[in-house]
Amino acid sequence: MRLLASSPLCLAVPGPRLFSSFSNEHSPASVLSASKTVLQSCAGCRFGQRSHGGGSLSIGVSSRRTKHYALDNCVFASMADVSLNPKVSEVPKGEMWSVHKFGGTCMGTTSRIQNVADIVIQDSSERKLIIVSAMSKVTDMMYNLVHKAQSRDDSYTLALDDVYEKHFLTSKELLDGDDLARFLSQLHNDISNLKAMLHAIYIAGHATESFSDFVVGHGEMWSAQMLSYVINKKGRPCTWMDTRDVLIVNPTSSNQVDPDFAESDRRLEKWFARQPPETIIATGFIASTPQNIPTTLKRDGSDFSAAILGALVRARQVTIWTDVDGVFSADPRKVSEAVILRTLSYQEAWEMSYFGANVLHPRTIIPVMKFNIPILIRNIFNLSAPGTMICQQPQKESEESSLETVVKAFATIDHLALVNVEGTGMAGIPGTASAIFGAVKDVGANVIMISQASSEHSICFAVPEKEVKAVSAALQSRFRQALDAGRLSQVEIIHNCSILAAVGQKMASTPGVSATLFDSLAKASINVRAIAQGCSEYNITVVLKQDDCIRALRAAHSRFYLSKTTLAVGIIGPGLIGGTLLNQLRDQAAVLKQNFNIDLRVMGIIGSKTMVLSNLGIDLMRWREIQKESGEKADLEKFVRHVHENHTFPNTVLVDCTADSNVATHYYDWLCNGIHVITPNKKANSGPLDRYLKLRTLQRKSYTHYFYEATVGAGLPIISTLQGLLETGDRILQIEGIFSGTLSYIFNNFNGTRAFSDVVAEAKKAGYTEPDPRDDLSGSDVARKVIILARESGLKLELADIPVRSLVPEQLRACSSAEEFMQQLPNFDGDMSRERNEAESDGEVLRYVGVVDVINNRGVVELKKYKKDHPFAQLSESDNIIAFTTMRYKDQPLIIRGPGAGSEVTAAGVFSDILRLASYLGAPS
Ligand SMILES: NC(=O)C1=CN([C@@H]2O[C@H](COP(=O)(O)OP(=O)(O)OC[C@H]3O[C@@H](n4cnc5c(N)ncnc54)[C@H](O)[C@@H]3O)[C@@H](O)[C@H]2O)C=CC1
Ligand SMILES: N[C@@H](CC=O)C(=O)O
Ligand code: NA
Repeated sequence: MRLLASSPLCLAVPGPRLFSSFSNEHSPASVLSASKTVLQSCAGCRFGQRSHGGGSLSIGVSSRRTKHYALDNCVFASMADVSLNPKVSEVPKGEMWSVHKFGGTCMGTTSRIQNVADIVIQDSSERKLIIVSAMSKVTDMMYNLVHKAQSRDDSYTLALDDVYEKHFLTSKELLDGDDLARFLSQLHNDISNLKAMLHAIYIAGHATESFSDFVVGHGEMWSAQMLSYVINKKGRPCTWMDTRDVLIVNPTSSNQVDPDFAESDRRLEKWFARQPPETIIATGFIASTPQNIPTTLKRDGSDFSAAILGALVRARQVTIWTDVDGVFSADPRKVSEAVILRTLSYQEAWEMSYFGANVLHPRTIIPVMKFNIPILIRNIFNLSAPGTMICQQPQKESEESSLETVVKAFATIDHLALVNVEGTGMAGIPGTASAIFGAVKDVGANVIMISQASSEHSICFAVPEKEVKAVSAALQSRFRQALDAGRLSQVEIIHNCSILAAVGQKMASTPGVSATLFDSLAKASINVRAIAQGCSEYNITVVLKQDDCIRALRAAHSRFYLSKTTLAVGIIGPGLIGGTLLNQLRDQAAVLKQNFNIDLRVMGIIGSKTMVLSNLGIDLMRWREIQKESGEKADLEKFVRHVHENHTFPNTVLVDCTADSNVATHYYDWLCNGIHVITPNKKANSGPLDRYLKLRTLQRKSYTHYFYEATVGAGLPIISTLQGLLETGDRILQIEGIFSGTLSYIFNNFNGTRAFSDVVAEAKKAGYTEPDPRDDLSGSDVARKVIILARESGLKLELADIPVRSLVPEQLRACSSAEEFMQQLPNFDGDMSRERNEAESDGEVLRYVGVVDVINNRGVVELKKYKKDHPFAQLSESDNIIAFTTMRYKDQPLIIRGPGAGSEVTAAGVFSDILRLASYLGAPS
């Protein structure tokens, strides 16, 4: 043992551990000299700080009253006893205390420190205990010093200069006069002590944890002192507390510490014997062991300091100041619509932090929870935000029971693997679970969730992906015999999994929560691999594919919060119908959002040449201008990828408003990928039968929807009526009607007063015709509708099976464009006039009709003559009329009549399919 003459207060024993990693090249003499330097430097640093910051310092104590601060085997005499009045006074406790904790960001600059001082002063509580972290980045800088020194990187001296510079400059800006002089003298002293200590570490090539903790803790000491001076300068008496004198903790095995409340309480009482003023600035993060060895509270240490001190003084409230508005309902980087939670119960906060949400560390909650002290999380940069209160389940909320208050938040953990141990030999055999988890424990893996069905044939659990290899090997080896004998069938590893957890204390007592959660996942086409829910029911944990995780998070979040149903919409073909639909969406969006909780966002519009994409939703007031100004080259694959993946919505719908068969060929893949499809385009349902059947089979077995109401009768409810009849058990006998708005208009208006071609031109102008009117006149549009209804009714017909009477003159069938056809059509007006006149002379009218004859398994499209009093003769404009003859509607057919073409009614038919989808996805009906 060496007694250091330079300081009567410091006793030091250089121990073997400190220098144990010295290499042979160091002579014993250099070791000794290094240890001496460390010890001398320590003599000043610890006690010097105290004398400057804490006030009285008695020197020359008797050995009986000298305590020891030991840094491993290096023992330092403590100032604790000598500086305190031996008379122990009662610590005032209770409601009068308000505790605030300011993190490093809050203490980041001079203006922020001033701001912190103002917040402290504005708090009108009788007593204030303020816990501060080191200035931002300082803790890292301090760790870096130790790291450099022990790696024998001599740039630690430059790094130490940076530390000095940062505090020197900050204090110069904040303080003046005696305060500045005192602080700088202290700083100078500390830095030279640190320099000596780091030098010793450099020589030793090793720093023990205590040394490291001791070095690092200086950041908090300086920030606490500076803030204390600033508050004093503003006229509020204030002192600072070195929490190593008060907070006593026992390190545990898992890089954590357990507070010793009884001893801390005793030390706090001693500390209060100083009769400090009402405002105390305490160092966060640092503490001592019962042997007075400096230590830290490890991760999130300052929050923990605040919680322990808050509990020790039984504070009214602990406010944690940070740089976010509070605790979000989900990670806002993943869910842009995440909301700030006003309240969380202790247990909910606990669960959230376990799942990696940026809340408090669970251990931070324990001390305050014991005394029912609320923790308020507030944003120092946004004082208008009320923050999140973590407290016992608030009274007000327990009265409400909406799903939003029941499920508070969602969290995720990525990079997991699921281990499934399966076999008939597990059931009813006690000890299987113990053997499995014993093997897992032996390799030190962390089990994140466990699930076992009551049949006991399998146990599955999630572990971090990086640990699964070892787990798998351990299980294979542990159960080799059982696997060989077939008692266990497999140890299966499912890689790339994530956990999604729904957190909420009241889930336990509210029916329907898990149903809603799983429904939202099913509707977003998310496959759930495993489920766990403890009987405390603070969280429901779902394991799913990592690729699905963000979508799952969004689907669940949007189901429980605010916009109940959010839908990303991609519009393909912004022509007449697509364009009208976009305008209708524009006009109705706000109402849907406000009154129906449906948030429709058009994330992309693609035409045949250009497309526009948006991450937040295209401004529908200006979609045409945007398309013109910033449209990029159309690329359907890129478009689909963007609309489906590049945004924050869980559900995607593509609305095909083209008449293109090629676009229709993609529906199957889109549906397979969980993209809903809505269309007025008849090409898919009237295309090749095998493709149609494949599509419908897929539609029926998935939760992804395919709606096509506007393919027949435009906005008239034809498809849904037919489906309703079939689903309720009716049998269709025949569907007969006028299915073409164009041909209806033409024959309603072709009354001898104008030429046939003029009436066709009028129908085109009115927006009734297909992009190419020959599709109407040829009867192929009607034939497609007949096929669609026939297939819906169960007939397996191809388009070619339908005999069609075409009204396109033979000579014009080969015209290269619709325009050329329209130009030439007047040349053939005579033919149609003759036919019309013949009917007229018989007292009849011409009507273009389609028939689905279910009984005879056929369809027909023909131009027929009807008596003038026949219902088909009574139509006007673009009216469709469709008569369903069924077993239930046998004598009197069910008739639907109304406009069967035109932009507004057709777009509205498509729009109502979108709303039907929203309601299937959970929007209120
Ligand atoms: N007009 C009506 O009353 C009714 C129309 N429909 C159907 O609505 C659909 C649209 O009809 P309209 O709007 O009248 O036609 P339109 O010709 O005005 O619009 C179609 C749009 O799709 C675009 N387009 C074509 N191929 C494309 C591709 N591969 N990718 C992206 N864009 C493409 C075109 O450039 C055009 O802008 C058709 O399938 C039609 O049968 C259904 C019921 C009634
Ligand atoms: N061109 C069609 C439009 C609706 O499908 C028609 O005229 O009916
Ligand atoms: Na319809």
